[in-house]
Amino acid sequence: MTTDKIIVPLDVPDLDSAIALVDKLPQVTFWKVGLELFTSTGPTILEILKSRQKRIFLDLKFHDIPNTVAGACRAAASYGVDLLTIHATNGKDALKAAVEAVQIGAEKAGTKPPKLIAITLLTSISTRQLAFDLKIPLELPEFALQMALLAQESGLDGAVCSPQEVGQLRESCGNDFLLVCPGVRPTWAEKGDQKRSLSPSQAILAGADYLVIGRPITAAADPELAWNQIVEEINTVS
Ligand SMILES: O=c1ccn([C@@H]2O[C@H](COP(=O)(O)O)[C@@H](O)[C@H]2O)c(=O)[nH]1
Repeated sequence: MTTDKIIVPLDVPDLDSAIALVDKLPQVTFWKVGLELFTSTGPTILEILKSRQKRIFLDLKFHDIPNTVAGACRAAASYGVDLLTIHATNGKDALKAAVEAVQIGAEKAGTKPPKLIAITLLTSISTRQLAFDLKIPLELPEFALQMALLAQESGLDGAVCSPQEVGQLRESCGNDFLLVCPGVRPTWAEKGDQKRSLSPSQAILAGADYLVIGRPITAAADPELAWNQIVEEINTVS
């Protein structure tokens, strides 16, 4: 179903605002909990979402040495979430340790392990910033592709990439590799800090499994209308 492909981030500062947003958009089945909300409120929001039968993307983007990343992944896997993120630039040792840790954490807690997916390159980074600020000599989509392949070789379930690279990643990584795209912008929405965006229909056509769409919906004057417009757009191509 189209609506299951859209993940909406709960990028709000506190629990009350999060619950208000979930109440305002009952048609959303998949919510993302990220750094802001999790840092301010901890795992309570995860229990609330689960009690409402929502799917959960816990987007904590772990980035650390293998031992620390493994510990964080073990803990995160115990929450019974559906998706969990880690940066591909952690390197192969940490990625492999994370893969093992989510299995251990989930098994110990008696839950299903989350799909572990790797951030390839944040969608707020432009090609210019990649070269001049980060001093990375590879161009896009090559850098994102190499990060996705590293994640795949390390045993991860998928990757987070911009919709501008998802076509190349799909071609190289195959259909079983989960590709999740933030940085998606309907033509009527502002881009904000997103630098490598495409529209929802373009992202789906290029091969994305899931679209993460936040402010175009959550900051809209009428979030329900914005949601309906996006669903309608995706329905024209799927
Ligand atoms: O490369 C990335 C990885 C994660 N994100 C997250 O997705 C949402 C996007 O929100 P919008 O309001 O639609 O811009 C946000 O929670 C980010 O933390 C990303 O944008 N890019």
